[in-house]
Amino acid sequence: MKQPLDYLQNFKNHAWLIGDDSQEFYQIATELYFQLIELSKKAIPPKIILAEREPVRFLASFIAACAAKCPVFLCNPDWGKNEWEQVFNLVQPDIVWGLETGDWGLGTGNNNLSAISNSIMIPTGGSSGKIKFAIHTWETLTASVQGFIEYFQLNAVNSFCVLPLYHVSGLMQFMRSFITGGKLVITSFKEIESQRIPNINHSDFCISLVPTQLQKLLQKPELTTWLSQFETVLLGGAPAWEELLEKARFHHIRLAPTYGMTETASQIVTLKPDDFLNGKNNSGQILPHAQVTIDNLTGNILIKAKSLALGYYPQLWENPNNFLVDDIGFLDAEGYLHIIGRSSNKIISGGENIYPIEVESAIRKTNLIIDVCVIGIPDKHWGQALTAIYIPKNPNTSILEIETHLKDKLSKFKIPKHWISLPNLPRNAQGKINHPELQKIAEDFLAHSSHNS
Ligand SMILES: O=C(O)CCC(=O)c1ccccc1C(=O)O
Repeated sequence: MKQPLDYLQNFKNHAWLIGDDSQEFYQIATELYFQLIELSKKAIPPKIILAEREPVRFLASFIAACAAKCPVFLCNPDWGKNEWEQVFNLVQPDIVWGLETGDWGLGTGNNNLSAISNSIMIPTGGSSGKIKFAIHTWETLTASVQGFIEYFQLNAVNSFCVLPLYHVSGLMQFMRSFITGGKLVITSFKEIESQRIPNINHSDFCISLVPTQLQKLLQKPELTTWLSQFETVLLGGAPAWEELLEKARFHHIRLAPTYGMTETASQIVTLKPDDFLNGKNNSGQILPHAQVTIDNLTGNILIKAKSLALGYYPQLWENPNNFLVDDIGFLDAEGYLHIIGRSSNKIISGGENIYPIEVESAIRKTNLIIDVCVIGIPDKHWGQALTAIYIPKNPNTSILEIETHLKDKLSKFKIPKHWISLPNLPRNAQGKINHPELQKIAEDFLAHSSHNS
């Protein structure tokens, strides 16, 4: 397998960063690489916290760390005090790149991960405030890229990145370009929204978006036209809703809804754009580097993949070949994966099983709401009472009106018992709901409302 340093040499005179300085990338990466090699001669390779804000510095530091086989932890510079405390306690880094404050109590030397010298730790689970790091390696990330190019039959991947580089969704866009010798544009979603757009041939590029970003782009005609020029628009990070998919299809967006997670180094199942435009509404087929099976008893999805993480830092998984996920789904006769819902979000109300996704999608289709999330609230009578927390389009819309729309669409037990109207739902930048927070908001609200049934 080609190593990070081999790629770096090939890239010496290659202008692969569009709008950024490829030469600067090369210089920073080599300089840091030699520094790390010197440090590693004295002791075991130092553990690095990487929180650079500037994209070229971030990527050059990342490659230097990988090439010098130093454990590297990708971090969000905007984490709050609470997150940073967790991360510093867990990691006890030797080097911190990108944070201004110096007093972190560095260099404790308890390097408990020396067994996997070239490990790459990618953060996950930030939506509820508790940060975990999935342990990846150059090999697992490369396997993900290999699977991607085989599935899409590409030689070189050109990526247009508006997602954070410390997150698996942004990092893998870089990896696809870096490993295949493709081009990379790095910009921010804000720049795109204000229509400061680089001059490239968009039909050569893949862009990755999360559903809330797609929704924003489809609200503006100029940005919708812009998006329709891309060869592939990968969509992932959170479940998309049917109305959004319909709208994208209507505008001929070459969408590729994906299924994957930090632990699998991004997508392992993807619907190809032609299938999407032909009306398919599922997660697509399995990429060649992965295997997906369904647990007969529970319906849970079971994953084997060459791109699978080895554990959560600092613990390696006992059975690294089998990753059981919280999602429930099935594979159809043609091998397309259909996700039904999250098993931990399953609500049991009056003895009936309810998956929130089905109820949420029916509520979205009424066109009376902007956003919605359905949860279960502990209830003496029902066990769990189905509760919809929603943002109304019009503050005067009554609950009765929404319920009337739902009557012939959903079985009676799937109609929420409680409705809570809020100005905002607690979603993170990826669009994922912070469930513990929402649960608390809903329970507090119902405890204090006099007219709850
Ligand atoms: O959020 C996650 O857990 C993974 C999401 C992810 O990687 C992704 C997010 C948006 C668009 C494309 C992708 C992808 O799988 O490549």
